[in-house]
Amino acid sequence: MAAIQITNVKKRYQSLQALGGVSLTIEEGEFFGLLGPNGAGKTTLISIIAGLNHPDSGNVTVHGHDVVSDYRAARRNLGVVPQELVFDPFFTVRETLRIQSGYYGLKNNDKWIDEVMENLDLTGKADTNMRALSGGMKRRVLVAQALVHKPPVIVLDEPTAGVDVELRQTLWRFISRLNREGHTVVLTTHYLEEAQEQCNRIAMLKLGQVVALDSTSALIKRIAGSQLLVNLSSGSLPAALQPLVLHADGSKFSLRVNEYADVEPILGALRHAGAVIEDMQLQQADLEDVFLQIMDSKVSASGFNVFADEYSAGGVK
Ligand SMILES: Nc1ncnc2c1ncn2[C@@H]1O[C@H](COP(=O)(O)OP(=O)(O)OP(=O)(O)O)[C@@H](O)[C@H]1O
Repeated sequence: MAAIQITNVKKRYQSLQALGGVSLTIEEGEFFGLLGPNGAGKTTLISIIAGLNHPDSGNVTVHGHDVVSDYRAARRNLGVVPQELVFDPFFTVRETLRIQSGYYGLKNNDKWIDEVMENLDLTGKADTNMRALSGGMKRRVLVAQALVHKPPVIVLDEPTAGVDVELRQTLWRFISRLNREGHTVVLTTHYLEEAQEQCNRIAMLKLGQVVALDSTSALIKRIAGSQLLVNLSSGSLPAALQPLVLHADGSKFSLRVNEYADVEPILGALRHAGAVIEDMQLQQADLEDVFLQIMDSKVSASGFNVFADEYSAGGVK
């Protein structure tokens, strides 16, 4: 059974189509990234998954439970870490987590609450009032709150926005452990390095549509390739290499290479043409390159039509 099944979800705010028919299947045990620029529809989709916002059409299930008609069961399977920090300032951290446990009918949950606090470095603040916590500490409590009922599916909406390195490391250590133990994790973030490191599969949203969906490694390989940067001290680039040029600036050229084996023939062609290399560097593509290429409509119009078509019929490969 899928952890989250999203089927043709549409959502409009007045004249704005925030989601234009999104379909995605997130399997149990995945660490899934949902990426997109500001306004792409990520938070709208997450709030629909969480049952906090209703789609105009289409539906979402969490572990087979419809998030609208079977809300309570869907919610029991789900822990959502929202973007916004909202708290009752009068309770301590431990009280906040006990109250949250109560929403799920969990009475004797202290053992797990202690373990969650320990793993998020919150133990020292257990008896501190929420209002006395720093922003970063409050965010830790938000994460802890989402985990009190040990949900099989954990959704994190920009959990590391504006937080320090220590919390990021603490958070990813704990979330990765939960993922290894079988929990499904869905993450939205603007930190592409973080997504590249954590997620095994990624969907990219643009203007409410899924424009790319693949494993992280396949996305990086399939779209951006790598670049060989060469700076020539004399001679010029032979015509045979022109089709590989991604960028040219005087004697500096950035050439597309798909694998290491492509480098040797390029060097051979340069040598053969009498060009002398002053400086050379092989630059691996990363998720940021892929993201920028996909979000750049010029590229998607000219180069990735097939890619876009593949997903328009339902979004899932
Ligand atoms: N309650 C609302 N009323 C009207 N428009 C809204 C509402 N919520 C979101 N929108 C609009 O819907 C679009 C999608 O917003 P959403 O917050 O889902 O995007 P996002 O991908 O999460 O962006 P960000 O990365 O900035 O968090 C945006 O254009 C936003 O302005």
